Amino acid sequence: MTLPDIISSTAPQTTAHAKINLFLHITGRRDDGYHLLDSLAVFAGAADRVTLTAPSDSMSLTIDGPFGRGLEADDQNLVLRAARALQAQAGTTIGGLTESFHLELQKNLPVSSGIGGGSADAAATLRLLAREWNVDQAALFPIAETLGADVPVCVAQRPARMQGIGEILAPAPLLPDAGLLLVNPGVGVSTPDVFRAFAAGGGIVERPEPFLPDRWNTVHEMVVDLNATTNDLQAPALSQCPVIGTVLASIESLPGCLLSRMSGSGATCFGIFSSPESAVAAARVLSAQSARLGWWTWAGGFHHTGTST
Ligand SMILES: C[C@@](CO)(OP(=O)(O)O)[C@H](O)COP(=O)(O)OP(=O)(O)OC[C@H]1O[C@@H](n2ccc(N)nc2=O)[C@H](O)[C@@H]1O
Ligand SMILES: Nc1ncnc2c1ncn2[C@@H]1O[C@H](COP(=O)(O)OP(=O)(O)O)[C@@H](O)[C@H]1O
Repeated sequence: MTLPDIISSTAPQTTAHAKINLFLHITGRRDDGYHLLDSLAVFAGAADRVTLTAPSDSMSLTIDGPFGRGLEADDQNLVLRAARALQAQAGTTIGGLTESFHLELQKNLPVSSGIGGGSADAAATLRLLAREWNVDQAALFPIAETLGADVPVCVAQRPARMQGIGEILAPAPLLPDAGLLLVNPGVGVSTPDVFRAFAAGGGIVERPEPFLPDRWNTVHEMVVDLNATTNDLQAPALSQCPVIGTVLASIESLPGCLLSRMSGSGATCFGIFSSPESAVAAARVLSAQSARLGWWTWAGGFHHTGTST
C-alpha cells in the first residue's frame, strides 16, 4: 500500500449517489419562477465520493475521477459551497467547530445530466462535515435548501416522494430489488433551459395525484404504477437535445427492459429490469453501441438502504 492509499483508506469519506426521478410531474409555478413538482426520487448504486483528506487553513478542493475534467474546483463548486455554508452555520447558530479541511471529490457521475450529481456532492459534504463536527442531520435540511432544489432529498439519500420545489419530502414505497440501467449520451443539458422549454411548450397538465402504495412487492407491481406516471420534462428536453430519443429507443430495445424514461431534466435516461443482474446483462448488449457513440452507462440496482458510508 502506498502512502496516498493509506491516507485515502483511513480518511473520513462518503458516497454521493445518483438521484433518479422515477416520475416527475410539474404541478404548479411559484411567483419566483420555480416549478412545483411531484416526483419519486430514488438513488442508484452509481456514486461520486467525497473525502476529507486533512485539516487546512481554508476550505479547499481537488477533483479527480472520469468526469473531473469538466468541473472547476472553484468557489462555485457545490462541494465548497456546502462546506462553507455549514461552516458559517456551525460558527453561529449550531455552535460547532469551524476548522477547515481539504476535500477531495472523485467525480464518477456525468455533470448536468439529470441525476443530481452536484446536489449529491453538496449533500455528501454536509453529512461528512456534520459527522466531523457532531452536527445533527436535521440541522442540515435548511442549509441544503439554500444550495439547490435537489439537495434536501440527497441529504437523506433514501427513496422519497418530493413535492414543493423539492423541499417537502415524504417516504417512498419500499422498493423491490429491481435492476437499473443508466445511459447518458455525453451532452450536458441546462436545467433552467429545460424548465423554460416546458413552459413554452404549454406548461402544466392538470391530472390527479398518482397513488403510491407503502411498498412494491415485485418489480412488475412497480412498473404497472410507474406506467401511469411520466416525466413532464422529457418532451421539452428532447426538443433541446434530440439524441435523448435515440438513447430511449436503445434502452427500450434491450432484452428484459420493462420501462425506459428520462431522469430529471435530462439527458440521462434509465431502464428498469427485473434484477440487477439482468440490467448488467442488458448493459453488455449495449456496450458496442455505447462505446462507439461515447455514451456513459452504469448498470446495477437501487441504493435503497439510505446508509451513506
Ligand atoms: C429537475 C430536477 C428534478 O429532481 O433535477 P435535475 O435535472 O437537476 O437532476 C430538480 O428539480 C432540479 O434541482 P436543482 O438542479 O437542484 O435545481 P436548482 O439548482 O435549485 O435550480 C436550477 C434552475 O432550475 C429551475 N428550477 C429548478 C427546480 C424547480 N423545482 N423549478 C425550477 O424551475 C430554475 O430555473 C432554477 O434556477
Ligand atoms: N460538484 C459538482 N458536481 C457537478 N456539478 C456541479 C458541481 N458543483 C457545481 N456544479 C454545477 O452544477 C450544475 C448542475 O450540475 P449537476 O448536479 O451535475 O446537474 P444535474 O442535477 O442536472 O445532474 C452544473 O452547471 C455544474 O457546473
